[in-house]
Amino acid sequence: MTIGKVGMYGGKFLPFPHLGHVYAMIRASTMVDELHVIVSFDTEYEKMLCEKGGKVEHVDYAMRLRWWTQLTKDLPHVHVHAVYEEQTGQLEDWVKGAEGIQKEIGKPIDAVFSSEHSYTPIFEKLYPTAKHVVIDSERETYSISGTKLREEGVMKHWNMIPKIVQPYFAKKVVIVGTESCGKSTLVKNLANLYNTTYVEEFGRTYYERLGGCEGITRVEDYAEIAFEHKYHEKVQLQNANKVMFIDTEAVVTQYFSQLYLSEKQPILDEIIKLQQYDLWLFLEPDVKWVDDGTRSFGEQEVRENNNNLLKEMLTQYGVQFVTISGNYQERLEKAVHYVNELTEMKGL
Ligand SMILES: NC(=O)c1ccc[n+]([C@@H]2O[C@H](COP(=O)([O-])OP(=O)(O)OC[C@H]3O[C@@H](n4cnc5c(N)ncnc54)[C@H](O)[C@@H]3O)[C@@H](O)[C@H]2O)c1
Repeated sequence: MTIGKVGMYGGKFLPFPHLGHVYAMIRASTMVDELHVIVSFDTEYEKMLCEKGGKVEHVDYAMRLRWWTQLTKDLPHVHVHAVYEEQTGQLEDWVKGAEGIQKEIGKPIDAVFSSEHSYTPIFEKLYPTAKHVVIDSERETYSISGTKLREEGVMKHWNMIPKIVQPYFAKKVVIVGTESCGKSTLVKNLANLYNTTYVEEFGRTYYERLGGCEGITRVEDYAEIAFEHKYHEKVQLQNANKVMFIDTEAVVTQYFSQLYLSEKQPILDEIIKLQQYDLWLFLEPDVKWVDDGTRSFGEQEVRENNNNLLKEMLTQYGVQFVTISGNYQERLEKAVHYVNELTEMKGL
């Protein structure tokens, strides 16, 4: 059914365009020759709404515009715009907002789409040439709203978040520790338990490819290791299910530079400043040392000194971590406890 040539679908889409919005946009896009998606913004008002909801931090309108751009990139007849629309609670806001939207679109609007029957009288006045088309007013397809997301948080409604938006909200848990402290196994176990993605320690792969690391590490290795590790984080984050587990990061890479070359790499310092994780788990080396062929620091005294060095470095870089020790069962239980707290999950 074609309603007209030019359609408009607007909203705050706060904190982000959820699947109900995407559904409405796609339905609307099939009914007009060109559809204009308008991200209406008033940052002060939005911050107040997010604070009131209490569960999701405010997301800049530029980010929402970016998400809409991504969501519509394969629909050449759908155009995305951001329009400032002041919200003081007065009817005058609607009038000014509609003027801004019409100016931005720059041609007569034939159809205005929303999911609110209550908007019909006002839209008839604001857009006299347009028909108001109401899509799924009962939210039957996707039972979600921006208010619910702001009040209940994203974790509870993860499956209402578009795939392209999910990485923004996925929690990043990094697991650090010295050699043979059970990191790689814990990372993989956690990823399987939480049915999500993980990132392996790239430095390890790097030296496995070379056939070893003892006596052959070079200054230039460290930047490459850190960059490739970050690249894998970005890739794996795209498919993370609420949380992603990461084995090692740039402070640990810096620690290895200190151990092998007795120097720090300035580039790693820059990466350390930029990286952001939601939870740091530090594994104490109180499980048996296993020589897997790429490891160098096996004696107990050396292990303890290295452990102290890594802890000191993390503290110097301002990292707040929680320590995990004990046997493998205790380690897993402690890690699950912290991850559940972070992701608001129960029952694992
Ligand atoms: N200027 C003002 O004071 C003012 C106030 C409210 C609305 N408006 C206008 O009304 C339009 C909509 O704004 P809004 O604040 O309602 O935006 P919103 O971000 O809350 O919602 C955007 C649209 O998605 C629909 N929707 C929400 N959940 C849905 C779901 N689960 N399934 C399907 N659809 C769903 C809403 O009904 C709305 O049509 C905008 O064009 C805006 O300019 C203006």
